Amino acid sequence: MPKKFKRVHLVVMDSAGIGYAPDAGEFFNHETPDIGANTIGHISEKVGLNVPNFQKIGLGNITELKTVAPTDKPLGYTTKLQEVSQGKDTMTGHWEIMGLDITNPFPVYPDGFPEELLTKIEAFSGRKIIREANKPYSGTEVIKDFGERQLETGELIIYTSADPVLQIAANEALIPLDELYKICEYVRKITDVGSEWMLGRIIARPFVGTKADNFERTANRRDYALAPFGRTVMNNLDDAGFPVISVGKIHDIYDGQGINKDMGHNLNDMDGVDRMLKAIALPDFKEGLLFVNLVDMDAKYGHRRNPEGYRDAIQDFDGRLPEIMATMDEDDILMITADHGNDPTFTGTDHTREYIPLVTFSKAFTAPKPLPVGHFADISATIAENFGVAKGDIGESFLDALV
Ligand SMILES: O=P(O)(O)O[C@H]1O[C@H](CO)[C@@H](O)[C@H]1O
Ligand SMILES: [Mn+2]
Ligand SMILES: [Mn+2]
Repeated sequence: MPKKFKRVHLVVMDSAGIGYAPDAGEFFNHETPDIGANTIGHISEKVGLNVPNFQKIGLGNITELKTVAPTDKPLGYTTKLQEVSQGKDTMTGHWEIMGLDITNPFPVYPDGFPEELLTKIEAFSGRKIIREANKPYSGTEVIKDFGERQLETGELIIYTSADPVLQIAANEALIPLDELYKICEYVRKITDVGSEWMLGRIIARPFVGTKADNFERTANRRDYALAPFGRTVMNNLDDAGFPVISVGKIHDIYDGQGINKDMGHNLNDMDGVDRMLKAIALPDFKEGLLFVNLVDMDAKYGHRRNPEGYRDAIQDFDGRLPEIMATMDEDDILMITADHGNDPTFTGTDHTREYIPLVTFSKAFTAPKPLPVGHFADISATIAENFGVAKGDIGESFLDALV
């Protein structure tokens, strides 16, 4: 069968959930279960969301949104998808989208990292670690609280969150990026699968500034994830010789597995869209997968519980949709989705267990309409069927419905 779509452009708006999932009661923000969370819904309801392009494609057909009306003649197929994996972090969400079922959640460290691990990092780096920061912390608060001490003593700021992450904050003026990345790579090595303290992700969190009120994190963040626990549809596409192109954090999240071209890290979400447009225009990208992550919505606004900032970030992306759609070929498909929720109006500062939206667009669509509710991995099952490669461990293709 000929390929239905020559190219798939898949965009993850990091954390843009669309309503709490049926199992939200099993996931928490501090003591509060995630029941009631709705990232896009609450942004629309509480601070207004003006997204004319998303509206025309059919975002308002997925669920009731106060400021995004449903449309009778949507330009695209839309639905929402449920997660089956036991986790609401970025890696779990992305890996499941590509066909994996993560049944054992990655270990988290609500009381901070064990002394033995910290001592090893100190021995490798030759730097002390600030023990008071070693707990779940907001990344902007932790540098406010300990950034000045770091400038005086040269100590490392190591902290975690509700997610399976070990984050190292370091002032670029004091601890050069190279040094920070080397420390992260070392921590990655000693916390790999099978080690005593398996860690989902090590994150380098460089920042600049001279005192508590002017510290600012930079775009030199790097994520060192574990390799996916199994083969994803990206591996299958790569093995079959299709281009698999990544933009932004995607390469880090899959540890490069199944990716054969990387467009680099984003300076911000709009820079991510620029990189995406550059990739769409690559002369040798004739068929295959382009996979983009836009992380600002999550990192800059969701975790910071900043609904206005989050709204503006979605609106900015909405403003770029006409450009993206115009650049697409006749037989390309655009799929826009998320990896978990992070309701900026919810209690706490962590992700929220939510459905993710799926908004699709192709010039080739003849009868777009809402689709039945599905699961995260249906995205990769559809992509796999389209290109005639094996799907992942889970997922049901909805390719037939796209006419
Ligand atoms: O508070 P910051 O440093 O932004 O950390 C956030 O970013 C991490 C990775 O996405 C999450 O685990 C969350 O804690
Ligand atoms: Mn995420
Ligand atoms: Mn996050």
